[in-house]
Amino acid sequence: MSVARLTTYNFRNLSSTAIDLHPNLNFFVGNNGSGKSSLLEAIFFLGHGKSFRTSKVDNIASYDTDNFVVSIKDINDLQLGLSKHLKTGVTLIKINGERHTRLSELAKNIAVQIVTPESFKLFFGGPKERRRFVELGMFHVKHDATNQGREFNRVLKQRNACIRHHLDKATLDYWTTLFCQLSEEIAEVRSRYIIDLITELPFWLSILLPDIADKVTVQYLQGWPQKKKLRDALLDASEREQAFGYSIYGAHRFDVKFLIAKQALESQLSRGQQKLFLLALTFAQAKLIASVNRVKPILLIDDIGAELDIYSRQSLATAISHLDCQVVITAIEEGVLQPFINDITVTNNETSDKAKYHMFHVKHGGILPVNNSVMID
Ligand SMILES: Nc1ncnc2c1ncn2[C@@H]1O[C@H](COP(=O)(O)OP(=O)(O)OP(=O)(O)O)[C@@H](O)[C@H]1O
Repeated sequence: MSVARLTTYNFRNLSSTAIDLHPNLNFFVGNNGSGKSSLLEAIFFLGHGKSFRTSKVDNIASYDTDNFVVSIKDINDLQLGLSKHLKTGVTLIKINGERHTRLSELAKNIAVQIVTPESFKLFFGGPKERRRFVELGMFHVKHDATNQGREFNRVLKQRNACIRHHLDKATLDYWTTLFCQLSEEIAEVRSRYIIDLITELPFWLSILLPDIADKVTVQYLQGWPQKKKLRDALLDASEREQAFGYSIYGAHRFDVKFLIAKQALESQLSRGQQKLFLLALTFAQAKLIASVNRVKPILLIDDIGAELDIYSRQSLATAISHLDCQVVITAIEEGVLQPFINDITVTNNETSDKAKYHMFHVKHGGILPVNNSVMID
């Protein structure tokens, strides 16, 4: 899927808009507070059923309104829509006009990844974001693992309840057997996915961070001590589990660690370099998602100029030109985008008669196309 038209209604400060996006590259330029991130948030909301910057959905509807709508149409006229009514709490999901109840149905049709100026701090700051990142990729690449993941979450909940309520040993044993079996199956699929990701990564690092590309190692931590069977690890930890009241080992506790010369990456790289590393990883994942051919990924990059000097932006422009994705970029100033625009002009000669990108100005929530794009009220 690549978004041909995006429509929003009552979304943050955005005026009700319908904008036509370019299948590859789109730039949104505007001052602080103009609505650029809100626009990315709208696209992200459709892909994930939630915001990347708040867990409070009420904050998203424009002030003094009680519902909002985001919908998109792709180049094949596939239509996806999501609306939320704040008073009733009802979320309406529509695919080609038909009502659906599961957000995952929507997510099957659209793969949205985002990098914001805060992303790298969250990503390298703790396992939660890293887990989210890998799970998003697996959802789109290893489709069979989705049901397994759902079943795992159900079993994990049951096992945690057994621990918390000190249920009898036979009941805990029953859930532990299922829990171990599913954990091991998921860890296996996940490790294969992470190997694919690591295999893809050097190409992007060679463009974005050539000086460190060959010094990076990646460790996959499965969620329990590597050399132990999960059941044995849980047995050894049973007292601690009773004290904590939840499963302290299992597939849900996995992590991925990035090292440079055997040291944690975040202790070795500058902020700009960490951002480039996360972009390389995001591009590697986008490439994997695109390769399974179900959906073409959509990549959102908020405030592309933040932390990046002109050389880094030039490398980023080169990397983007190798992607088979729809990319939506925001910036505070048009000058920041020059390397990206130059790069397209050089690499896309064969389509010289067509628009190579769409550029929009964002002002007080209004979105105006600058060139080769159409705005419809
Ligand atoms: N629910 C809402 N209804 C109306 N306006 C809102 C709502 N929530 C936030 N805003 C306002 O929307 C404006 C746009 O915010 P947004 O984060 O999209 O700006 P931005 O262009 O990304 O800015 P920056 O460059 O500073 O990141 C802000 O002025 C904000 O106060």
